[in-house]
Amino acid sequence: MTERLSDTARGTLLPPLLEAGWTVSDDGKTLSKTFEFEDFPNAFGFMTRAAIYAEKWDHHPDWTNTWNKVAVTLTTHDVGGLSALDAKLARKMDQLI
Ligand SMILES: C[C@H](O)[C@H](O)[C@H]1CNC2=NC(N)=NC(=O)C2=N1
Repeated sequence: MTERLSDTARGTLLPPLLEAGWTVSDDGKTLSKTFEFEDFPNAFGFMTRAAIYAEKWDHHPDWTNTWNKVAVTLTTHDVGGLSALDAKLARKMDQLI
């Protein structure tokens, strides 16, 4: 069962993501980052690669694509906040650029 991140887990999992350019919403419930690519094909290719993991892990981003930019927001809808899956998918997205 997916659970919301504990304060301890937040203290461990979030700092590296903040370093990598992710931001946490004021209510602490979402992680966001905008990825910028050379052009649309590269942006959409990133989304395609990330979508494979999202589907594999049954954990899907809220995202928009505008030409070469992909604005990503991650949250775990089932728990109404951040879970380890959000940190996992965020780390994976950073590896897929
Ligand atoms: C039934 C539920 O929709 C599924 O377990 C998955 C699908 N993808 C999901 N993605 C995200 N971001 N949060 C969820 O809670 C979630 N739930």
